[in-house]
Amino acid sequence: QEQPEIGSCHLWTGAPECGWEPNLKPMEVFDSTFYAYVPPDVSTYYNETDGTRKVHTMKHNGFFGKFINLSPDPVRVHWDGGGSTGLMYISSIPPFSSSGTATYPTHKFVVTPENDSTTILHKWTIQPGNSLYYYDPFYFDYSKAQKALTEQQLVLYHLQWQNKQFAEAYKKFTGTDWLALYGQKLAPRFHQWRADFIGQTHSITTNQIHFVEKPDPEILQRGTSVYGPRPDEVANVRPHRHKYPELNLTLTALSCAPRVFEIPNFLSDIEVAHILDIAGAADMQRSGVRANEGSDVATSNTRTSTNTWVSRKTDIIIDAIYQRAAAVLQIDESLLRYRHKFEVPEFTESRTSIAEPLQLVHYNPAEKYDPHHDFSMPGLVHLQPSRFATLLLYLNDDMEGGETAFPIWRNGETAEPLMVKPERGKAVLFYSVLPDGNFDNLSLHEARPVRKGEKFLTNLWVWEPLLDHTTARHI
Ligand SMILES: O=C(O)CCC(=O)C(=O)O
Ligand SMILES: [Fe+2]
Repeated sequence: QEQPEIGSCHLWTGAPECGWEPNLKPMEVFDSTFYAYVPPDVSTYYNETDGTRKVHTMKHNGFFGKFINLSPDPVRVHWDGGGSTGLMYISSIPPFSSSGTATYPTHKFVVTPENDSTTILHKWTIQPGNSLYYYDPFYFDYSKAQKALTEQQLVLYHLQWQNKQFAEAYKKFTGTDWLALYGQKLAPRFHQWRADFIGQTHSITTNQIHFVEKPDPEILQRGTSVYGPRPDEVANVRPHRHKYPELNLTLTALSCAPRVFEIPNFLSDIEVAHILDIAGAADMQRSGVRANEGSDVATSNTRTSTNTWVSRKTDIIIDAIYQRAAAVLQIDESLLRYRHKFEVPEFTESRTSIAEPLQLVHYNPAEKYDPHHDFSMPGLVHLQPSRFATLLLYLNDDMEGGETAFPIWRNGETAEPLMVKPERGKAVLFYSVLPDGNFDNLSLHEARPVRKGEKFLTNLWVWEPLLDHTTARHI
């Protein structure tokens, strides 16, 4: 198959035209063709012939549990710890919507009405190999639902009903649970780097050259806005950057499923020091977690770090980091800020960004983030916005522990997690979305507890298809 030129498919127009995802296979469903991602034989991850290797069963048995509420009333999901632990609130689910969390076989959950946590409507026990859990007060009896629901409610009921049927066909075809929403959730529009085999590399050249000395903060902050920095201000700080005209970066695949890449030398020492200065000056708050797009950020003992947020418009160095990240992702940098209408006419919402502010995270000894996914369940809105890619930027390496682990990577060599060691200036890129638009359960990852010293890390999250105005953060 012919490889398209880099950049020529940076906005996803569908796999058949782009011709760059050989594992998207036509699946006939609801009288149309859906291109479903079918994982290849694991031997190909090692450049070996099919059948040479077997998929290892991982020691870690956690995975994503998706909870779907098919009732016209909002409900709550609680984890049932049993005995003295009792019920622990997980999430609220609006009518005909869903939420989810990383979970384990044998875990028990209960569903209650939103405003009455003592009436148990339904119970689930998590089964190995099944991510999908439904609460349907009509027991999938369509005629019952028809009688009880308004016309508008029935449209949403039908949407989830159809999604369930799609999920069954998808699982048969691919062997994977469908975690997204058929028909609403578009396939990724953005470039995704191929990870055909472990060790595969990709080279990137960017004009976002490293800063090698720190400019005067006053000059650094001058002229930046939500529309990016002014060209004359960027030219002013050019003497503080390396002399070479371009920066070359290399992505190396650490894992094929999920797709994980490391990018050494993404940040210069000065850039790392600059982010740490900002972190030192910032008021770090206890980190939060969330179960679905609409839910409030809650604190949880599964995530014990503190963090703060830094927007792209802070100064020219932070802006350069975003532009370099855009180059690494092969996404137009203007999508990572507000943009003028002429810049990317396909995206009509110009006052939105598909990137979140940088999240600076600090871990003290024993602090960690247990296995989780970076995607959450989108609400029932057009285009189904969701997190697409995560870029982790490591700011130090003088700690023990603190690795980023991928405990259920699909591989043919070990039952142990893929462990990524923090290295100052290194970036790690991974995708939360598969090439067919499904969420990637295998993108489960954790921050291992810091054993000694402290750890500083930055998350840069990029969404797809586009943050719409109902979910966009102010930048
Ligand atoms: O600290 C790490 O290594 C990963 C952090 C992470 O996964 C997150 O904050 O979502
Ligand atoms: Fe994460």
